[in-house]
Amino acid sequence: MIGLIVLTAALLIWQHFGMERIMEFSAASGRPVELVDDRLQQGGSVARLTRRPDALIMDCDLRLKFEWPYCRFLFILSKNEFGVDLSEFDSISFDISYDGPGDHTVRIFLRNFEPGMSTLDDYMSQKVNEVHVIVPAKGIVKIPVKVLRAAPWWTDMRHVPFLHADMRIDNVTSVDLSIGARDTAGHHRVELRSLKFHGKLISQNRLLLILMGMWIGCAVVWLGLALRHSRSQLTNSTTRLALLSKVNEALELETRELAGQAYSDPLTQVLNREGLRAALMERWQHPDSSHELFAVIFVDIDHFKKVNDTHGHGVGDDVLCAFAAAIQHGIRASDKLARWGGEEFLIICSGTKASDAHLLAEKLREGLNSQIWPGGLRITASFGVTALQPGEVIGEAIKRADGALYQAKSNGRNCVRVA
Ligand SMILES: Nc1nc2c(ncn2[C@@H]2O[C@H](COP(=O)(O)OP(=O)(O)OP(=O)(O)O)[C@@H](O)[C@H]2O)c(=O)[nH]1
Repeated sequence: MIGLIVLTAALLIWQHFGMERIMEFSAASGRPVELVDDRLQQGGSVARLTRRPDALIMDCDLRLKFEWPYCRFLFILSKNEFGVDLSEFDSISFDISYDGPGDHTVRIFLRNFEPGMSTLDDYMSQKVNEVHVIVPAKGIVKIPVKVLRAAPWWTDMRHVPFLHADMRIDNVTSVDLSIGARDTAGHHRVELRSLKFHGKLISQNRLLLILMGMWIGCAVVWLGLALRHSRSQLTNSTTRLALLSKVNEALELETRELAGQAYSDPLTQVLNREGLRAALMERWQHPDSSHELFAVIFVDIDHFKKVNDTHGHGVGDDVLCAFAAAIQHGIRASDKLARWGGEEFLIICSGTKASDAHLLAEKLREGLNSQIWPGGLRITASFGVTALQPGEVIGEAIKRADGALYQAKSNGRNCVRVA
C-alpha cells in the first residue's frame, strides 16, 4: 500500500514536471525532408534547399504565376496509409529565422490519412490540418496543438460533411511548413533550426487511468488475499472447534465413567453405598417422591466365610458376582440394589408396601436356592424386610431391616423376616 502511494505520487509529479516526449524535425534529426514549390501546379516559384548541420535553409523565389504561390518544407512520416499518431502531443514549437517580403506568416500542415475518406492514389484526399503563425523577428514560437483546424479551403474543396470536418491528427503521414501568399512575391529565406512536437510519454488522462487500474488491481488482490486468509482462519477455527468438541466429548465420557466408578462396586458392578445415596437423593428430589412408599430389604449370604475358607477367595468373588446378578435379575428396574459391604446387599424398592417386599424377598430367596452356583456350591441367603414409615428417615428403616435380618440369621438362616 505504501509502495503504491509512493509510486502514485512519484508518477504524478514526474508526469507534471517531466516525462517529456519530443518529436523533432531538423537537420540533426535525420528525418527525410524535401522542398516542394508550386511548379507542381504549373506555378513559377522556385525553392532551393541548403542543409547546414544546425539548420535547414529554404531559399524561395516566390512568383505569382499560380493562384496560391508557395514554397514548403515537407517532412514525410509515412508513404502508406499507416501514419503517426500525433494526438498525444500538446504543443508545437519551431525555431525559425525568416527574411523576405510580407508579414512572415508560415503555415503548418499536418496531413492525416483517414480510412473511408483518404486514398493512397489521391494525395489531396488526406485531411489537411493547419495553423498560421507569424514568425517573430527572433526566438522560438510555441503553439498549442489544439489551435490546429481542419483547413477550410480543404473541407470546401473536398465537400467534407460537417461531422467529419474536425481536426484529427491520429494518423499523420506528413508535416509541412509552408510560406507564400499573393502579396509576397520576391525572395524569401527561411532558416529552420527545429520544428518540435512536445508531449508527455504518458498523457495525464492515460496516467490517471493507469493509476486507477493499479489501485483497483491492488484492491482486488488485497481483497482476494484477505478473503483467502479469512477462509483459512475459518477452516482452522472449524477444525479446532471440531477437535475441541471431540476432546470435550471424550472428557465428558471419562467424567461419566469416573462418576460411574465412584458410584459402583468394582467387583459386582451394582451400586455401592455412595451410589445408593446418590440414587436416593435423586429420587427424593422428585416433587412427588415425599409420599412414595419405600421398602428396604437387607440380604446377607449365609455362611459365606465357609465358601472363602473352603474354596478360596476367587470362588468367593465369583459367588458374590453371581449372587448380585441373581438379585438384580429378580428385582424391578426401578428398584435399587447396592452392595452394603462384604456379603451384605441392600435393596430399596420404590412404591412397595412391606407385604409386597416380603413376597419379593421370598421369591428371591427361593430363586437363590434353586440356582446353580460356581463350584457346584449351594448358596442360601437371609432377608430382613421393612417399609419406610411416614416421617421416617431412610437410615432408620435400614436399621430396622438390619434388625429383621439379624432375626432371620438367628432363626436358622435361609429365611425372610419382616420388621
Ligand atoms: N471372596 C470375598 N469374600 C469377602 C468379600 N467381602 C467379605 N468377604 C468375606 O465374607 C465373609 C463374611 O463372613 P461372616 O461375616 O462371618 O459371615 P458369614 O460367614 O456369611 O456368616 P453368616 O453371615 O452369619 O451366615 C468373610 O470371610 C469375609 O472375608 C469379598 O469381596 N470377596
